[in-house]
Amino acid sequence: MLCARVWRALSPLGRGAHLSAWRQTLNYSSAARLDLSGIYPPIGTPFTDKEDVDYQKLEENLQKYAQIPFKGLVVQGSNGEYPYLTEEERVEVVRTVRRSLPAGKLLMAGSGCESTRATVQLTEKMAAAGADAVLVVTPCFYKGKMDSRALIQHFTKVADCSPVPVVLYSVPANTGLELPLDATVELAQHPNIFGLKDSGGDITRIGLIVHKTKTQDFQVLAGSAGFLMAAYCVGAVGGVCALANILGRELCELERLCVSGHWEEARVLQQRLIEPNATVTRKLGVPALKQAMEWFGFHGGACRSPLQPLTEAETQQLRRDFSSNGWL
Ligand SMILES: O=C(O)C(=O)C[C@H](O)C(=O)O
Repeated sequence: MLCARVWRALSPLGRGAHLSAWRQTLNYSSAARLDLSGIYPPIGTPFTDKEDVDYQKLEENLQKYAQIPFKGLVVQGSNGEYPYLTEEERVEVVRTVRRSLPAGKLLMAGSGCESTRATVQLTEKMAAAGADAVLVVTPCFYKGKMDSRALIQHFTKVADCSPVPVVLYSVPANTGLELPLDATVELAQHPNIFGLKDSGGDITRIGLIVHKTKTQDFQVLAGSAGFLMAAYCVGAVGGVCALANILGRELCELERLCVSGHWEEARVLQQRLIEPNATVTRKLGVPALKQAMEWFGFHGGACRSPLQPLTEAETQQLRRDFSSNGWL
């Protein structure tokens, strides 16, 4: 693959020719474009009471998710607690999911690390473990230095080296850093970058990204359930939503309503999802998501330290936010 500087200097015609050659090299063609549209739960990682990954419980959750019309699963998204897993665990979880995932469902694996080199290496391992695509989060430890120049170079190198399509991941609530608009638009031109999962919730930004990348084969996914309908309205093609771990069927129904233009029914359903979604994401986070999974028949369980279980007051708030919207 070309370096970013040469890629930028190519004419649109030159980019087109290079793109086809590159996709053939990687064994996918524009005819067999990776269609990201649909709903994905960023699956949680169950742990034993000794905080080891509980593969048995993971497989039981996967059997239940197989009954829901998801487009696929995101493994090692924010709710997979990936910053607390070792590299071996991250890869082994992906391998386990691959073994149980029904044919035709897409496996998107989080392979983002702090350095470009580590991300390239983990991306290769994720692809070898069976990922169909990788989800690459913005590095953020030196966030003051993560400007467009650094991020374009990072993602370009990862995409150049990745044997599978790359999806960018912007999640400012966790990273303190939003992938800048200009960097996103530039990266959208890369032949191996297929989309963006945007968890920021700024709907004008999502609309603008869709607009500015409309001539590219670039797909935007809403990164949270609270703005899923709004994101569909401005051109997103689906969502990676923590809440899909709990209310997966309902989110797939919201997708169906949006895609088929049943906006009034979609609005009613969307409104009932906003409060529980906020509680299991920005208000109470992963411990709340896992607690609610237990109430809805999935294995959630405890988080890996230092994440703490909910307090009694938080558990009550969680229950209220689900029950007052008719879910419990
Ligand atoms: O990867 C994840 O996990 C998510 O992006 C979930 C997201 O933060 C949400 O709000 O649903």
